[in-house]
This record gives sequence, structure tokens and C-alpha cells, in this order.
Amino acid sequence: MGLNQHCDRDLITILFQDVDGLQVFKDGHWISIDPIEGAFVVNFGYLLEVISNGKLKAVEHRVVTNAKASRQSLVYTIFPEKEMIIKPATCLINEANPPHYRSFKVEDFNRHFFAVSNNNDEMMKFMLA
Ligand SMILES: O=C(O)CCC(=O)C(=O)O
Ligand SMILES: [Fe+2]
Repeated sequence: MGLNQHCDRDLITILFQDVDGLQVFKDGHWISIDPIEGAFVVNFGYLLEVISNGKLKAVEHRVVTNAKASRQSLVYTIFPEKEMIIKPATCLINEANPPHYRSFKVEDFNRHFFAVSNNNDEMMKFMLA
């Protein structure tokens, strides 16, 4: 099964794949992330991008189908509670490093994510200060 390009809605995604298909978008190109035996792929989601004030970026990724072999992936996602407030970590903010992202409640972020069907430009507009 394929998956359209998106960034994850969470803090961190840990995934295991048995067959290639996962691709990330970097510098204008799709790059294949081939499975490595015994290894997990760790993806940063939008919420970690905000907390790290942009030091960690949510990467756009997709899954392309493969006509030769069936593929299975196991995805573990780390989400904060919906009542939590997400904002750039205070320890990362000072005069030289102003906040690039605003503060918001997880449930409002989730509502927006589904309202815009996870459109990356719309999500950035929602999160940026
Ligand atoms: O199956 C995969 O490798 C990726 C799945 C994924 O991107 C997701 O669940 O958000
Ligand atoms: Fe994903």
C-alpha cells in the first residue's frame, strides 16, 4: 500500500519496514530509505519541529508501491495529550534566537491538521509565529 506525501502529526515516529518503498523529500528530490536489517527509521513530526524551534525538521515522506514484493511496515508514534500546549522550548529561546513558532494546544493543532487534510503549507502557516 502506498501513502501520499506528508509530514507526521506527532512528536516522533519510529518505524520498521521489511521492503523498500519509503522515500523522503530532501533538496528537491525524493530519496529512497531502504530497509536496513535490524534497524528502525526515526522520523521527526511537526510537533518536535515546533518544540526544537526548527532545529529538527519534520521531513516530508511518502510510500511508493512495489510490483515485485509485498511490503509491511510497523509504525510506532509518540503523541502528546490533546490538552497539552506545544511551543518552542524556553531553553532554546533568547535574544539571538527568537521563537519561530507560536504556542498552540494539541487539540487545536489536530483539528487544523484534519481540516486542511495535512496540507504542508497550511500546517506551516498554523505553526509559524
Ligand atoms: O509505511 C511506512 O513506511 C510509513 C508510514 C507513515 O509514513 C505513517 O504512518 O505516517
Ligand atoms: Fe508518515
